[in-house]
Amino acid sequence: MTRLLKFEAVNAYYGRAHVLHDVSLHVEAGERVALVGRNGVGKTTVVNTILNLASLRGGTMQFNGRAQQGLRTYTAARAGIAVVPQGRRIIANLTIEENLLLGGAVKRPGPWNLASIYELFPILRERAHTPGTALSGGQQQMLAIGRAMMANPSLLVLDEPSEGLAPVIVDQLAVIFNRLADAGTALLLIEQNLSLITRVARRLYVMAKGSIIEEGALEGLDIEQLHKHIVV
Ligand SMILES: Nc1ncnc2c1ncn2[C@@H]1O[C@H](COP(=O)(O)OP(=O)(O)OP(=O)(O)O)[C@@H](O)[C@H]1O
Repeated sequence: MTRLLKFEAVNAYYGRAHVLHDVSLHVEAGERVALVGRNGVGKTTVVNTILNLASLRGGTMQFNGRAQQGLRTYTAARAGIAVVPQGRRIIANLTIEENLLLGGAVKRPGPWNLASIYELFPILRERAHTPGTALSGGQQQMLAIGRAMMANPSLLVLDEPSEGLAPVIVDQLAVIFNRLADAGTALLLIEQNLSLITRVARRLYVMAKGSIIEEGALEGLDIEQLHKHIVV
């Protein structure tokens, strides 16, 4: 198996604030991995370390077997990591289609393009020429996912995609994530929604206070125990 992402004893900081402590984790090609933990434990900082928004000062980060000192969003996408950020960050003065085309700017080869994204999310085709921010929260999340997929990533990192969404929309996200993974994209799903985690992930990491405190297969996991690590 190809190891897409590997953190080994990563320590990451914002200025002098030491947030990640010896974090080791990995995602293989095609894997469905969840990263869970309460608010403020450092989950987003894992994403920020990948994108060089938090500084890596100890340990190593590798992508596709190559050491990385932190990638910018564009270079990360070129290397095959696309991020759906927390809060979606739809660009307000661009239309839905323009937001999607922005995601495709890296032009990696693969099955995802405007036509296949519109097939996955018909609502985006219907509203293609309206501003991205005219969409509902769930539709904006779909746009953020579509925009990330336009880069044909080998790894899709999703930062709390269910946040603020109705359960019926979360159900739809579970179906979509499984479809993307079935088509070969590895997922790193940062989440607190147990129902989404259990429907999508096969393996998970639990974080507390900037460290990984548990790792294992989802199958056979004590869900009650997991719940304790997630509830605020
Ligand atoms: N830009 C920043 N500068 C300084 N400290 C930060 C910054 N961003 C986050 N932190 C701190 O780093 C810690 C981890 O935050 P992080 O956002 O990674 O947590 P999280 O697990 O993703 O939580 P949430 O679910 O609330 O987003 C928190 O204590 C937070 O206050």
